Amino acid sequence: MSAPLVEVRDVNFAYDSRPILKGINMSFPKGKLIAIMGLSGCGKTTILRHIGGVLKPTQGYVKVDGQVISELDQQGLYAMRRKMGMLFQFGALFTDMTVFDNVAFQMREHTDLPEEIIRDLVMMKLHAVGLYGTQDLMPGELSGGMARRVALARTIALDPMLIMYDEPFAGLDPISLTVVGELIRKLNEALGATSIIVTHDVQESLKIVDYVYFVADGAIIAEGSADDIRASGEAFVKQFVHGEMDGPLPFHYPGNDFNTDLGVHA
Ligand SMILES: Nc1ncnc2c1ncn2[C@@H]1O[C@H](COP(=O)(O)OP(=O)(O)OP(=O)(O)O)[C@@H](O)[C@H]1O
Repeated sequence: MSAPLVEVRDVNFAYDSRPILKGINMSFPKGKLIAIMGLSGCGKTTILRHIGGVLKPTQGYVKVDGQVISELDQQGLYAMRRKMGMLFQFGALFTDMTVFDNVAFQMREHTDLPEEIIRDLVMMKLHAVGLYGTQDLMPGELSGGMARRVALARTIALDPMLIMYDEPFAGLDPISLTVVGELIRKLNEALGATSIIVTHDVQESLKIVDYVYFVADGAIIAEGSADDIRASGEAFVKQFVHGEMDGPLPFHYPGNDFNTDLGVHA
């Protein structure tokens, strides 16, 4: 088997003295679509930031395409980031630019390609997300789902080998959600890329991913295929996947006892 495109080995990370990641091990094989799931604040985005080289582990390492990210110099990191596409929460478009210019932005910033080639490439990317014909519209004229697809087209503008999505489903209606999910899968295949999705949208991502890492409080508590996760007996995962109120995740914020505060004595 060939080496994975991304390897996260024994990564620990702390903000000041507060541990955020606690011995994370993950492997992202080439061509696969993998989700990192977990509740808000469990450390998902922090893992992506390590892969993108924005944060350095306190212990352990992250390798992308055979190179230890934290050992790259500025130029090496820049070259590496050009091979990564990142769609961050809500993937805001530049509101004062047309759809065309939004998608062309990266190509103009990072390449010396002539304008007629950029034009063809932008049209190909828009076609890939099903939005050929929208190039002259302004972002304000798009629905939320369409805007997210333009953001996808922009993310793949430079044909990245690795695509990272942070909450790509946030704020979408159920139909757009499915469209965006299918598109993430299709683009990964069409580009021969490797994709990582950070999400707490379990149902949508289980439909499209090859593998899932389940993170709670900075550590992996479950991993496996979508079917493994659906069938997991782990109480935390069950509660998360089936959206149950009762389970190891408390519904109540850990504060004073409600009855005591009300002066009610059982
Ligand atoms: N710059 C920072 N300084 C200190 N603590 C931070 C900083 N950024 C994030 N944290 C803390 O690190 C923890 C993990 O954050 P992270 O953003 O990785 O979580 P997440 O799982 O991606 O959550 P969400 O789904 O809400 O984005 C959180 O408790 C957060 O408060």
